[in-house]
Amino acid sequence: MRRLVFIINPAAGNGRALKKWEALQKELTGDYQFYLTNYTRHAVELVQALDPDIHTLLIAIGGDGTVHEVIEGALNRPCFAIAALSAGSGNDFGRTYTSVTSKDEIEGLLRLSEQVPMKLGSLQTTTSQYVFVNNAGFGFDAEVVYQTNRSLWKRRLNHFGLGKLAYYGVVVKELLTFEAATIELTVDGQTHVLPKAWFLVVCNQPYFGGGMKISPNSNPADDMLEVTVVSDISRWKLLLLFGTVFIGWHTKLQAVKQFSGQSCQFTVSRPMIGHTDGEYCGRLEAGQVASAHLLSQTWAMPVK
Ligand SMILES: Nc1ncnc2c1ncn2[C@@H]1O[C@H](COP(=O)(O)OP(=O)(O)OP(=O)(O)O)[C@@H](O)[C@H]1O
Repeated sequence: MRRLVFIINPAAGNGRALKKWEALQKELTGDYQFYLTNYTRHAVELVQALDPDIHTLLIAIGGDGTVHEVIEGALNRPCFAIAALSAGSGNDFGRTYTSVTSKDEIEGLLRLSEQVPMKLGSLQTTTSQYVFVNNAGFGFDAEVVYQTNRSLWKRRLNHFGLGKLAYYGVVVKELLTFEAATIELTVDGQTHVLPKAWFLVVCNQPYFGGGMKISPNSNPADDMLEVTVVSDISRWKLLLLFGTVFIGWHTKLQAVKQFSGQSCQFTVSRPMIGHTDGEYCGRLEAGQVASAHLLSQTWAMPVK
């Protein structure tokens, strides 16, 4: 039987993760350990401090940022298997990878010994290297996430459970003011010049932005990454495009270009904000090269 460890981000989902944990804890009967995160990247440190030789089921309670940190901490620790109890605002991880909702499901995973290796991506900029479990992107969507998280309105509205309103406000503001750029993208040696690009996202799994199936062909168990670029589209059509993503029609639009390959490099003609798994990862300056590929290291996913 595996050791059971919970990593909980009490701030995720505007406190929803903590509430879910408190409810679950009342039901738990067997042995387990749990840790609450206090700050960004604390989950990475907590996982790295665990004895790597004990077979462990790690349950990350939070949103995609929390699962991302738990997986990053578990790299090079093949005895650790990771699942999520989704409690954030986006929760794209749980749409593709193993997630649990109840004590019974957790006990089921504890009894099972099967786990499968999962690939994750690496994003390299001129200054830093990042990993991503779901996706990494630059442009409009990253700008929206960045502006929302910095917004005073988000904090104020969160008190009333209305944090999403701040997000929609930023979407409208960015729709009106965002300046598209030319992206030069090379995928497996083939170069594409994409003028008036709004954003580029490199995907390891289909979902981004909280349930938008932007990259239907992405599969984290294969050796490929998919790159989606949205370019040459009017501001209001872009809004409509976000609506069609939920039903998968966006792939038929001329403005949506999709590429598949083992690695890619790209440059932008004006600075663009970036994210990995929805967390800010710096700014790509005009002319600087960023690249992405799959890592040879894997993390282990328990199978239900
Ligand atoms: N105690 C804490 N207080 C505030 N932030 C924390 C704390 N612990 C971890 N974090 C950070 O919170 C961020 C968001 O976490 P996560 O994505 O899991 O939640 P979320 O509610 O889904 O947020 P998002 O709005 O990004 O989707 C992560 O970057 C994580 O490092």
